[in-house]
Amino acid sequence: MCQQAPQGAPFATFSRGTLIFFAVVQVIGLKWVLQHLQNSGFVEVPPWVPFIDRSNCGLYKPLEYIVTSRKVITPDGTFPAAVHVKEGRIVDVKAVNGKASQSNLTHAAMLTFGIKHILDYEDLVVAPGLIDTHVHMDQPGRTNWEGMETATRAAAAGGITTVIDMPLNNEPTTTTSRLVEQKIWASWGELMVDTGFWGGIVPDNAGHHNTLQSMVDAGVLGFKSFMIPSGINDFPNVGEEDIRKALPFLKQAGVPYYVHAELQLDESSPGECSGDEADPTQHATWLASRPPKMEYDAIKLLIRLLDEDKTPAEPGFTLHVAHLANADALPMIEAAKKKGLPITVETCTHYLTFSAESVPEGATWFKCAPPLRAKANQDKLWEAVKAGKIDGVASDHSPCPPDMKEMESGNFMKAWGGIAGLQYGLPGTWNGMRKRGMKPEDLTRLWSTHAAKLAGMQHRKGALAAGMDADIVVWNPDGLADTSLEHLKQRWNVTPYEDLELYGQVYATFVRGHLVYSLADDVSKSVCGKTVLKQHL
Ligand SMILES: NC(=O)N[C@H]1NC(=O)NC1=O
Ligand SMILES: [Zn+2]
Ligand SMILES: [Zn+2]
Repeated sequence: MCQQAPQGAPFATFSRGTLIFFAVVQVIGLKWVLQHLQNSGFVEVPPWVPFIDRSNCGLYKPLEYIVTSRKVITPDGTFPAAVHVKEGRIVDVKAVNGKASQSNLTHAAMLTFGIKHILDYEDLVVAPGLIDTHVHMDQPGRTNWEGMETATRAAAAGGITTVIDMPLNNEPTTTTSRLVEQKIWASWGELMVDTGFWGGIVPDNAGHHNTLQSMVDAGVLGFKSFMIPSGINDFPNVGEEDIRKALPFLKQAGVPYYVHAELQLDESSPGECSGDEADPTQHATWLASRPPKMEYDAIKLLIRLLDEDKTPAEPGFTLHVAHLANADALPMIEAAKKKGLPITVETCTHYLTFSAESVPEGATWFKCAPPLRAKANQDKLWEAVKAGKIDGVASDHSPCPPDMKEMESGNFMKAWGGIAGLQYGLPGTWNGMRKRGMKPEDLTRLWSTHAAKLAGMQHRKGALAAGMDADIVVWNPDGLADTSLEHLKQRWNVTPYEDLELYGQVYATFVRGHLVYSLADDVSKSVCGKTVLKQHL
């Protein structure tokens, strides 16, 4: 027999204690939501709402202060200067007397601005925060691989003030406006640094310009495609025809096209061409399965398609070659640039830090695609970086759980392809620069100036100048980065940078004026990052 539901008195089943408990939970929840709104700058919570902390989010509370040092990197050069920060923006950057002693530098800043909160970083470099345009945060859907919270904490500790998230390996992948919205929702309350999103172009949407436009309207900063299987089933690679269909849209919309440029050489799938007998615990086996020609052929095809498409390109469009490993493709890219084609190229920290020869047997945490190549190739990449022939550097941070890295078997052919190194972009790049006589300004050019332009945020981010977001990194070119696992913020303790001796020590990271990381106090407990959507720029 069924029992009739009791009529009337709907609250009779709850005790007074339960009701009070729910009320308290709701108030705490509401406060949490309002505090996040206040911190992220989305909404100014009215002054009459109680219990909301209206000081700066993060480790330093004043809303107006000065950051000063003898080495402030500005668009007009590097000199002793004071950066005036107010409510998340840079009000002004002014030169102060560099020959002065430390107390005089503080004093000079105080006199110049008449502000009492001064953070004097003496001889440390004060530079625009780094922008990592190539990060796989894997959320929603694969938070077990990484996650927005852990990834953006790693970014904060690494001096990175903005990350741009790839449209894969989250599940589902970001290929419609609804899925862009899903990404944005997933980021709520998770971001320690500012975050933008790339959308995905796959065969299904490449020719549907309305879909692509709706994704831009939802906030993506540009698009990403693979020319070879991505390892993620719902993110299939595009072919020549798909690229042809997408290019006119991308050019007219004035947004970048980020391409994983490797092309399969024949009908066999990647990984099968090295022969079954080859030892899968050797990196050489993986390397042999992804020869440099795969990159060369893909880039050659991209340049041809770019040349053939006659749609005029709006400012902001560039065909951006992701993670170049093969230095021999650079002359071709240079020739295309000379011809006036809108093409740019990035390499990654790991190609500049590690070479194929240095990968130990079974060390699958060094596996990435394209693979780490020979030392001689790395030297050429460095020459190109030094000569300004590589536009930018990014991490291509692409972690996964340790079991997928085949840590036990050491099988390179089965392991997930992707290196986790978001936290080490600054030291990984600077260490090699320092050896080669390059300057901190070169790091800023590659990691901030170019990156901001690529993502279309050059009017908001990427430079220390009046009116810009106060995204600042303070770092020591002669200090060693902490590469211990204890200091690692990403989800899993798997990275080839572990315990590596690398110069480039991050002292402090400010995101829109919020001190989100300091060497002394580590990453802030409060969540201060916000989304950077196309419509905000
Ligand atoms: N799906 C994915 O993250 N792939 C990345 N990993 C890697 O090593 N190269 C890539 O393109
Ligand atoms: Zn890629
Ligand atoms: Zn990638």
